Amino acid sequence: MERKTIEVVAAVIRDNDKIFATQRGYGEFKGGWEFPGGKIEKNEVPQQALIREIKEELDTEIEVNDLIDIVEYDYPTFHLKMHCFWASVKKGNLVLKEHEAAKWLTKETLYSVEWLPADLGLVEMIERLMAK
Ligand SMILES: Nc1nc2c([nH]c(=O)n2[C@H]2C[C@H](O)[C@@H](COP(=O)(O)OP(=O)(O)OP(=O)(O)O)O2)c(=O)[nH]1
Ligand SMILES: [Mg+2]
Repeated sequence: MERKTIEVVAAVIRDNDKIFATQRGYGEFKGGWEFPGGKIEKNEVPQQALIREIKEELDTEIEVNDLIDIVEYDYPTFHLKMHCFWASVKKGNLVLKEHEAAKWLTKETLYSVEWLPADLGLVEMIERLMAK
C-alpha cells in the first residue's frame, strides 16, 4: 500500500551563532526535539504556513528567509516531506504554547538534544552552514 505523504514546514530560527530547537509536548513523538512548524494546510504556500504555525506555537512573528532543504523521510506509517527555512524573529518572545521545552543551540551543542529521526540529515547540514 502507498504510504500517505504529510507535507510540513519547519523554521530554523537563528540569532547569530544560535538556533532555536523545541521539544515536542504531545503525541507520537512526545519528548523528541524538532524545529517548530507543522502541516501545510490546503491552499497555503510553505512560507505562509510557516508564519501561521510559528504564530500558533510560539506566539511570535517571524521573517522567513532562504530555504535550507526539503527533507524526505519514511516513517513507518507515513512519508514526510518537510520544507525547512532559515527564519528570524520579527516580533514576540518565543512563548512555548505547545512545546515542553526549548533551547538555543550553538554549533557546539547541536547534538546535545535527541532529534527526531527525520531531522538528523538536516542538523548535519545546519552544522556545516553554521561554520560560516
Ligand atoms: N514541526 C516539525 N515536525 C517534524 C520535524 N521532524 C519531523 O519528523 N516532524 C514530523 C512530526 C510530525 O509527524 C510532523 C509535523 O507535525 P506537527 O505535529 O508539527 O504538525 P502541526 O504543528 O500541524 O500539529 P497538529 O495540528 O498536527 O497537532 O512532522 C521537525 O523538525 N519539525
Ligand atoms: Mg507543530
